[in-house]
Amino acid sequence: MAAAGASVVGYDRMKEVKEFDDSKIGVKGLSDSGITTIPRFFVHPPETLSDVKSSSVQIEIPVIDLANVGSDHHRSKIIEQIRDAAKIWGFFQVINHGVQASVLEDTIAAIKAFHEQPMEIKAKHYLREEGQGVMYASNNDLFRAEAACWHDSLQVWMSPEPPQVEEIPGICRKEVVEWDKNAKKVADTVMELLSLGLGLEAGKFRDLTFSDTRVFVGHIYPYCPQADLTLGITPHTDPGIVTVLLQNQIQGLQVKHENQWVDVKPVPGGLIVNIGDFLQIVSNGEYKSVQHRVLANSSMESRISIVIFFNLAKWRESGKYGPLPELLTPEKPALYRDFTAQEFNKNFYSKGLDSKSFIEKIKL
Ligand SMILES: O=C(O)CCC(=O)C(=O)O
Ligand SMILES: [Fe+2]
Repeated sequence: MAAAGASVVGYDRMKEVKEFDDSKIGVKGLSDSGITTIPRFFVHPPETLSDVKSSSVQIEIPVIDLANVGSDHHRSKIIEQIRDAAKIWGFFQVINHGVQASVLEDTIAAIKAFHEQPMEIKAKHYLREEGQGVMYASNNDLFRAEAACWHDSLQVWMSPEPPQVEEIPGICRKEVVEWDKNAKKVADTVMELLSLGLGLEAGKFRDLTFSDTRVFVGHIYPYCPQADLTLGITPHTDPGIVTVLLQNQIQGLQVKHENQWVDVKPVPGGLIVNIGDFLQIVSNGEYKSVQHRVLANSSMESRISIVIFFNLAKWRESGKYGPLPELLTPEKPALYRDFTAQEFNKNFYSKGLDSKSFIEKIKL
């Protein structure tokens, strides 16, 4: 087996990474070129690769049916299911969420079409400035991570500064805007149910985000000729409140549960929701932000996933944040110290996705 790129003496990793980035071809371009060996900087260290495989356990993340969420009788049952899933798994799928199947299909098809365009067309959008507008690149942490992963992504910062609509690539413009609206509705409902699950006012978590700092990310995981030497996305937790994820039927996502990697089997029409670090902190550890990763894709059909991150928007006047006082009791004291937006953002943007979670740093 090839050694991890980072540790080979005399190998100028940075030079190769930069050449790849400058070429703007992404992993989709590498895959299409017919290579049979992946560049060394994609090879992950043996300790990561030792358990890179489909899960051997037969358990699955909870699937929650949101049909009839408006009726009192069903609602209390659904709140219980969502609360338990968020506490035990930090991940669940929702079905009957009210978004039409054709919208899901059109969104996936549009993102696939973006990534399948000729290199010269995509290259026009290729850049590495996160934080606003539109950014297409391979691996958002390419220069920070220890090893690169086998995916490319189109990021669109939907808010608080909405992109100029013309900035969004024409091939998926309508679908990105439409999906953002639909995913926001689902996230608002889920955040409401999550708030009620902890006995808080319905709008509590939604108000923390104002559903207002949203990043749309359309990933592609093309065929990888050496899928056992790399990953699609390295293990990480998401930083925000909740994430809503739409995927095609090609499997790859895995969730850490009781120290084992569990495959997330695509459910037709389902949407995946997961809890982010910030929600774990404000819920004082009641809800769990759980590690997840994506295996590199060994199937000839590309895996597509579309993620919207619902991040924190509103900071307390003090400029500090931490566990919600409503949730603290003498039996359940604060598990985390307060922190500032600057600390949170600095931690997230200064290192690779694989860096230690912010939660570890502020644990009391
Ligand atoms: O593609 C996936 O299934 C997961 C993507 C992900 O975890 C992320 O973008 O944070
Ligand atoms: Fe993630």
